[in-house]
Amino acid sequence: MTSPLSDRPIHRMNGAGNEILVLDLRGASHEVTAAEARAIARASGLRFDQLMTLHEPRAAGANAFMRIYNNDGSRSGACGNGTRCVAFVLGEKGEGDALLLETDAGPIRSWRRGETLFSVDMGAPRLDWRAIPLAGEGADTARVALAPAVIGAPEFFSAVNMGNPHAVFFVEDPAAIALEALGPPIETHPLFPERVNVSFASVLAPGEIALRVWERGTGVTKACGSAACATLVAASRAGLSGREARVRLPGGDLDIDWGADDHVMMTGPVELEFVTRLDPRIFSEQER
Ligand SMILES: N[C@H](CCC[C@H](N)C(=O)O)C(=O)O
Repeated sequence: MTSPLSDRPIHRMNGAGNEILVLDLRGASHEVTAAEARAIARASGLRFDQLMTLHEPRAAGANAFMRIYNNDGSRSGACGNGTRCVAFVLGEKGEGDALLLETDAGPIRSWRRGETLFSVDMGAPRLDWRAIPLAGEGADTARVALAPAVIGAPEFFSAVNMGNPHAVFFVEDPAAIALEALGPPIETHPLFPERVNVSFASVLAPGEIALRVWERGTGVTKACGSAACATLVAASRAGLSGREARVRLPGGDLDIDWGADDHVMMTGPVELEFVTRLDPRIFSEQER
């Protein structure tokens, strides 16, 4: 049986180093399964941090409905770097410079700022413990104790939901953190019923933050847009920075602005690496 995904064009991109695939399925009425997402992730040259699939919009005026898959086939409500890549692809298709995109976590807007520079309104952070979500009833999300402790991890973190859950640890030097060792036990810690994206950050100056991220469902990535937003919010709540900062990630810089309207605006680059077509044979192999 041919899959509706066979021979579909797919854009391989990166957003500040975050490895993104964009697959436009508008008109195909097909929802990519977790197994299909993993098959694409394993296909030669198509490894991704996030796969963004585009579907028919639900509301009038919206350009597309977006689904977001992690490398392990799980889904996320938000992906800042991927959303900028989607804005680029839709712009190339003539949809304009200002777009309205729908996600499981609500609608978001994007704007082209330059040839390959885009802003995304990531919405208002949600800070109530139930919205993160956290299992620790009534916790003050600005300072949550990581209990039971994870050996080598700081004792406290700040929790922020940006459409997806984030735990932000402030450390002296993010470059010195063993992400591969600390990421998995924190991602799956019993405090996080939906798992969590794990950030290690250091405020270098009030407007400059260094950040490294272990992403839920993906692992170490060179950048994570929603984590950059969550980190700025956490730094600002802790009085470590103002409401604007340049967040420096291993793959590039993101400018984050937590506006007076409570929305977090993220601006950063995208890069188109290549466009290819999905080879139907990648779906016929058994899951290994
Ligand atoms: N890289 C993305 C976030 C992916 C989040 C995902 N790992 C999850 O929440 O499960 C970003 O730029 O915002």
